[in-house]
Amino acid sequence: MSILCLYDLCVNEVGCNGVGLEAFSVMLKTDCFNSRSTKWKRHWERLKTTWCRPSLFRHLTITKALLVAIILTVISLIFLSYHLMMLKSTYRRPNPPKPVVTCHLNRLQQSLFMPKDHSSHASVRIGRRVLVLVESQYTKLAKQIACLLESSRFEYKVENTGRNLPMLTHNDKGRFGVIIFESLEAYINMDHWNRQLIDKYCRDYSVGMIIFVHSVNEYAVEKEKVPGFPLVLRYNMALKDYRLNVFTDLWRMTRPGEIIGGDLSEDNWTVFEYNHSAYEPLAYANASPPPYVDPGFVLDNKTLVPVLQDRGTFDGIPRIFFGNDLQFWLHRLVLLDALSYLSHGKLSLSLDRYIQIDVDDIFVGITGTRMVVSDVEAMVKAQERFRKDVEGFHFNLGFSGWFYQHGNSLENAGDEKILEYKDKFWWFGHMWRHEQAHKFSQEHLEKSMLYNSQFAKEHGIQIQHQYAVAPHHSGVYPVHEPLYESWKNVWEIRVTSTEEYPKLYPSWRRRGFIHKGIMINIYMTHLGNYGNDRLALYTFESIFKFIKCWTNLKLKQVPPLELGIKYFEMFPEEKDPLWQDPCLYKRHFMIWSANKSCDRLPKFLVIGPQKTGTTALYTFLGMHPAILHNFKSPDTFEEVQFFNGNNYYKGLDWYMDFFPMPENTTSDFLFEKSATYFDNELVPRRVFALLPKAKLITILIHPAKRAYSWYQHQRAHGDPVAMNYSFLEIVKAGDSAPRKLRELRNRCLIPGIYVQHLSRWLEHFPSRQLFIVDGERLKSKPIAVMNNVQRFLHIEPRYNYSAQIRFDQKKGFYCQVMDENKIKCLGKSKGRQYPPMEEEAEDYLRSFYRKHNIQLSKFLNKHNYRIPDWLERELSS
Ligand SMILES: Nc1ncnc2c1ncn2[C@@H]1O[C@H](COP(=O)(O)OS(=O)(=O)O)[C@@H](OP(=O)(O)O)[C@H]1O
Repeated sequence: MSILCLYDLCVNEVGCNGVGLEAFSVMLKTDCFNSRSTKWKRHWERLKTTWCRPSLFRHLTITKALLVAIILTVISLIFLSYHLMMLKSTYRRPNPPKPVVTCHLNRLQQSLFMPKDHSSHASVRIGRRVLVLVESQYTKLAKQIACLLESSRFEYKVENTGRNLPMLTHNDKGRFGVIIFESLEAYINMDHWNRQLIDKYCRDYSVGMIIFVHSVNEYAVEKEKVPGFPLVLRYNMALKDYRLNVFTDLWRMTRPGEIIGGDLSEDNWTVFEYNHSAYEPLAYANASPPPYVDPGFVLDNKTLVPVLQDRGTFDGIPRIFFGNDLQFWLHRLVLLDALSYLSHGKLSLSLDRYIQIDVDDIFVGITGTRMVVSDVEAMVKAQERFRKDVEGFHFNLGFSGWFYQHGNSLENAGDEKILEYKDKFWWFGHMWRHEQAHKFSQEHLEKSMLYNSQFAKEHGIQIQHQYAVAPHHSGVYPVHEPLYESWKNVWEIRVTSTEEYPKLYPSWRRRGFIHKGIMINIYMTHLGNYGNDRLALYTFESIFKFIKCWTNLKLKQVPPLELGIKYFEMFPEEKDPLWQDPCLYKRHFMIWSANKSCDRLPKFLVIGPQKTGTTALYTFLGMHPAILHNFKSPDTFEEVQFFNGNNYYKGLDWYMDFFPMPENTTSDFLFEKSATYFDNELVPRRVFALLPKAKLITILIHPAKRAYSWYQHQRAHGDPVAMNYSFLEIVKAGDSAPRKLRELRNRCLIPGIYVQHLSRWLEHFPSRQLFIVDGERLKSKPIAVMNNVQRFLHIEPRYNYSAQIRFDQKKGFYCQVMDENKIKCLGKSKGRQYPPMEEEAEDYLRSFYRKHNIQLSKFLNKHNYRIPDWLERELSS
């Protein structure tokens, strides 16, 4: 009431300004003060005489006017939004679009064109990889080719035609199943040596070429002969009525027999004319008048050939020429069949395709966008139609029960309708209130899921596929461990999906992974496209029809759990996750718990190898006030050993828990050392994915000494093989030796092939991020080494090690100065006492490592590293 009175008072002030004071006074009295005491009336009179003085009028009028305007605006906004809502709920949407794709061939005619099987014995000699030779990696076509190969999960290598060719063979096997040339010009103009090499490779290993032919830019050049081939190119053609040649053996995934009627979108097609029996058309088209024609232009009414096959009878190399790029959609299908055909089936994809359509967020959504009864009925009918193309098809519905009956009356009826038809669909659990998982504790998440479970029970919804989806994909990737635990505890979830791994874009690079026994797949759409505009129904129906007309693909559906299992059977290489720093990608950061911080990740790593002095370096680094090391792991000799072995599967949270939160995130340096990282094949890629900016430090000593120290280490730990065999017996063990002995030999010798491991690290990291410590100098001149390490790490101010490290006669090594009278050396497992290496073993190892050491010195020179003293001595002896 008091607020109302104040408003009235303000209105009265406007009145004071001469717009009818009397009328407003009356209103005020009636509305606000009528029932009040005379005390109030007297007060009012006083106010009126003071406030309505002419000098005050001008000043107060603006304030009053503003207030009135605000009040009126608020009232009209409320009024408008109410009416808009009402309008929206009664608004009839225009009729949704109907798919227009229609096949020209009936089922019987279609059955005449059965998919060809390209597999033959020739595929045994080639790899499942494609070599793509381009003039530049950045052209549109080069990217389109890469995108198609990546989405098909074909391995490929892109090389510039100007450069040397990569190794084409390995162990008498061709490494590449098909060679793609991004342009005919690049092939024809290749330098003589490379051209000979590639042609010979194709003949020797029965490998085919795919060549794209581009029209020349000058319109004056209409025709051109291909040098060395009985082939003529006609440039810059406009085409219409594109159709495939039904009488070739190429069509596997592509179904011929249809026609793309009318003009094709581009007018720069190249068509092929030939005079040799090696050639066979793969597609036909007719000429269409170009947009600008000269007077006297006569349209060629011959049948033209925009895709041509060279069966290889001309010069022994099968080829397929494309007269346009992959912008034309049908060429993508043709390219996949060309890959299959030319690789003798090595690069073929299965014709069985599994589909799952999740309709996420059932019952969720703001009023006006939710499903009404007719939407639900349309969905049921669409599902029945889809079953004609996809055996046993079901929409997979994810629900958040709290939102049930939270729409307007029509939408609430829609909610009821869905439940009436509940048994027609598959269902999966979502969050009760559509919560973003990363914001909540396990306790909250479990409660939310239990509410949803309860809702399902009360409404008879069957949830049986051990599948769930997280709202906004939150918590799936980047991983929020409580979500995974809650899923397992409440729903026994074993499979989920996200489009965030490894990143949202580009979409063709999205992949799955397995974490803590839950399989993560990729597919997902949203309710809005069913409830509101029905775009999804239209899209999927069009896709299904299109697939039926133009391909031999068989669409199938299996329950989500089965699909998850199938997915990882098809792509086993995807099982292992590749953790990335969530702070490096905005979208990931948004769906990562606010309690976590990327400042708890190391800025540098000491990567090993084992027995080179890594513990001494770790200890000296830890003395620096600005350097913080990991908490020691009780399980793996104090090292974290995250990037190798099974710890990696424990996830990012597990790793970050090994680090303290730095007090100053810019000047403090977190680090860890795990000597096992250096020679593990998986580690460089994993480290780069998570810590692309990290600096790396490795230590190299003579590999023979390293091997011997490692052998002594194994003996000290009671390794039974090391206890039973001498060092010489181990290093000289042949391939017929017992398996355990061979395994120990490998673990002993392989880390010392330094060049192999360093090359792997530099495949991922730039050399400026890797520092190589000479391990002999670390022993003899640790103060100088530590100064260099500080310089490499850019740590300021420098720590003065000269007063902090001192040589200890008894230990025979440098140790940490604790105070004037006390020093602390490394434990007895570092700097062990053992007899010198036998001369025979030393000679054997020096010759074993010789060629690797030569390569190492070349590698170090190439990357501008200093050659360690021990290597220089070794190579000059
Ligand atoms: N200051 C200092 N104190 C003690 N030991 C030192 C030092 N500097 C280098 N070294 C050499 O380090 C060798 C052990 O290497 P690592 O620490 O890398 O071993 S491990 O892989 O972590 O087990 C160890 O090997 P062994 O002599 O065979 O025991 C030492 O030679």
